[in-house]
Amino acid sequence: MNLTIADVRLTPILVADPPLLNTQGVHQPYTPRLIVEVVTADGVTGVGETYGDTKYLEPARPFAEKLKGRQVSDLNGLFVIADEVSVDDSRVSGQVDVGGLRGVQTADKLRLSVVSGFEVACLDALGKALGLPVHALLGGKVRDAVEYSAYLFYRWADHPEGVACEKDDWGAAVDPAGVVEQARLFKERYGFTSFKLKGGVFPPDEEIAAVRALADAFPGHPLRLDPNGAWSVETSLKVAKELGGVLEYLEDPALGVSAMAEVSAGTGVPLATNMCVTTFAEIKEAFSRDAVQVVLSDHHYWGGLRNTRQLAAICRTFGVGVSMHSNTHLGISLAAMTHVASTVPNLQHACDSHYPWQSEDVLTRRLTFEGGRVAVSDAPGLGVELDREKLQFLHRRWLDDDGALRERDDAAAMRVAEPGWVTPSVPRW
Ligand SMILES: O=C([O-])C(=O)C[C@H](O)[C@@H](O)C(=O)[O-]
Ligand SMILES: [Mg+2]
Repeated sequence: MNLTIADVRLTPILVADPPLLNTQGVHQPYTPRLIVEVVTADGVTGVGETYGDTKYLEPARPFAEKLKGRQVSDLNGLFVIADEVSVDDSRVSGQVDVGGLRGVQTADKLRLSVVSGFEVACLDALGKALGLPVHALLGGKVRDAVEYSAYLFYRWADHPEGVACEKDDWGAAVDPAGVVEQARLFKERYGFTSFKLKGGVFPPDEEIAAVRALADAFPGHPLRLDPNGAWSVETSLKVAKELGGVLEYLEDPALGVSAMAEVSAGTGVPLATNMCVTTFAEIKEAFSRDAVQVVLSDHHYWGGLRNTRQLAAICRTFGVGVSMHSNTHLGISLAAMTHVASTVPNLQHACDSHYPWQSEDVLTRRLTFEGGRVAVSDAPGLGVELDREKLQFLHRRWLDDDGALRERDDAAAMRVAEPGWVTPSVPRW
C-alpha cells in the first residue's frame, strides 16, 4: 500500500444560502466553501471541506503544494506545514471574523481552519486505504448515532427583490409565531427535539418572547438562545433571569471572557461559547474564571478532528461540558462532525448543524437526520462520495462570480435591503 500523497485538488465553490438573520446582518444568497481532495499514489481520494473565502484560499494553495510527497498518515506533520505557510497580515490584523463569529481573527486561527480541511481529507483517504471508518482512526465510536439540534434562525421568506438566489419553502420567521412554526417544521422534517434560536437580531424582549413561545409549544424540550455577544452584562443577566427556567444554556450572551465571567457569576443558567474559547490558548483564563460551562467545539476552528478530541479531554478534566458549533457547511463536514462526535464520551448536548439550511451539496447522497440523529457510518473513510458534476456546477458559479460573493459579508447583504446598515457596535443592547 502506497500512502504517499500524489496530488491535492482545491475546488472553491459557492453554495446557496437562505436569508438567515444574525446580529451582523443577513446571509448572502451564496456562500463560499472550499472542497479539498487528497489523492494517494495508489489512487485513493480523500475529501475535506472548510471555509472558502480568499483569506483561507490564499494559505490553502501553498499548503496543498507542500503536502505532495508526504504520507497521508502524517497528520501531525500538517501542523508543521501550517507553520510554514505565511498569512497576509492585512487579512487578520484588527479584523473581527465575520463568517465564523469567533472573536478577533488571528493568523493562527486562520491556519487551523485550513489545516482542518486537509486533516479531514487525509483521514478520509487513510480510512479508505485501510478499510476503516474515520471514527476507528480516532479510537472508535462510543455511540452509533449523533444527536443534532434544530438551528432556528429569524429569516425572511426570500432574499431581497432582484437578488439572484435559490428559493426555499421555509417561509419567513420574524416573530414568535414564525419561530414556533419554523421549529415545528424542523421537528416534522428531521425529528429534532432540541432547539437553538440565533438571537441578537431583535431587541431582547422580542427574543425572550420567542423562546417563551417555543417553551410553550414544545414543553420539556431543551432550548438555547445565542445572540453572538450582542448584549451587555446587564442585559444578559436580565435575559438569564427571565428565561432561567426554560433554557438548557445561554450561548455567548456577552462578548469576551471578562463579560462572560461576570454574567456567569450572576446567574445559575449555564453559559456556552463558540466565541470566547476558540483556541487552546484561550482555555486557561476562561476556565479559571468559570466564564463558560459548555464549550462548543468546531473542528474547522480547532484544527481538525484530533484536536477536537483533545479539547473534549481538557473539558472533561475541568468539568466543563462540550458540544459542537456549526457554521454554514456541507455534507463532508457533517460526516466529519458525526465521526468525531461519535468518539467523544463526554458529549452531553445535541450538536448544532446548519445542514438543513443547505439545499445544495457536493455528495452523491445527502446525509439524513432520523429522529434528530445522524447515523455513524462504518464504511471506510468518512462514508461519503463526491459528486463531480455537482462540484463542477458549484465551482462554475464561483468562477462566474465577480468577486462580490467570494467573501462572506453579512453586513453587505443587509445593505441591499437597508442601504444605511452598518455592522452594529457591541454591546448592541
Ligand atoms: O453559533 C454561532 O455563533 C454561529 O453559528 C455563528 C454563525 O455565524 C451564525 O450566526 C450564522 O451563520 O449566522
Ligand atoms: Mg454561537
